[in-house]
Amino acid sequence: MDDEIPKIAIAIDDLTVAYNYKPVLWDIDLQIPEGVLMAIVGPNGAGKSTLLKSILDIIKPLAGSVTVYGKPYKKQRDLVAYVPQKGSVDWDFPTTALDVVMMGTYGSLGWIKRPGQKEKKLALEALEKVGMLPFQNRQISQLSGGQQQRIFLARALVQNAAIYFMDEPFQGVDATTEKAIIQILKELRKAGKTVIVVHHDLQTVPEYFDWVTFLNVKKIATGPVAQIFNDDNLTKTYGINYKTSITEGKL
Ligand SMILES: Nc1ncnc2c1ncn2[C@@H]1O[C@H](COP(=O)(O)OP(=O)(O)OP(=O)(O)O)[C@@H](O)[C@H]1O
Repeated sequence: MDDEIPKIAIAIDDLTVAYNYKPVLWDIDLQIPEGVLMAIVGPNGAGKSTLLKSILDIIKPLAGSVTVYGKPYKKQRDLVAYVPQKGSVDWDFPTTALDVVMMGTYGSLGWIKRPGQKEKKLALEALEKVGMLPFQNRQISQLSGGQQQRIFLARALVQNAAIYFMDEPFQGVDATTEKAIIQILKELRKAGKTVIVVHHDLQTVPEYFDWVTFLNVKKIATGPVAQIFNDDNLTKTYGINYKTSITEGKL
């Protein structure tokens, strides 16, 4: 075992975010080490999506700062891929599954160049990885919710980012798709990527993730699942007594 201190992929300092002056994230300090597969858990309205949006500069904080590998997000955009929450995407525009995945390559091309054979090959490989190759020419609006989710994952894969953010990637997908997605997330981690996932199913946290952050407006706890995924932190986060719930399979 080496004692090397891991690099910090994301550093959040004293972050406070408010909508209409009502704070929804309060004084968050959070350091996410490079190479973790991390779940962000907390009840509805805890601020999980808001935290992702703050890191990605989609929402301006009231106070505090976020850095990505030591620099502001706008300087590190190319290092980051984001799979938004399914319901937040307008799927009605006329474009094929393959086109959507190809869009993931635009960042590395710059403004002038159009995607060519190399990008198409990458996109097809990613489609194959998520099991969607047969649907490459299908209009995106004519895919099921779980299939659309796979397409968005494929688009993130071709970005070849260092850090992946996913907002509830398992929402509304069947068990097979869920297993396929988690397999890909584990492969990304194995390749040294940092993967950060908003997740609701507490039951699967120990199986899927190696790192977890408990959030409920404030940061309750963060660290290795083996150390901090326990009744005490679950109770503090969800306000219910979780004793024995995990072992009894009630979550
Ligand atoms: N655009 C907005 N304007 C005003 N309030 C908002 C806005 N977006 C979110 N909120 C509020 O901010 C709080 C945090 O919302 P957020 O979506 O970050 O929570 P979440 O933990 O991701 O919830 P969920 O598990 O339900 O997806 C909630 O109380 C929500 O109602």
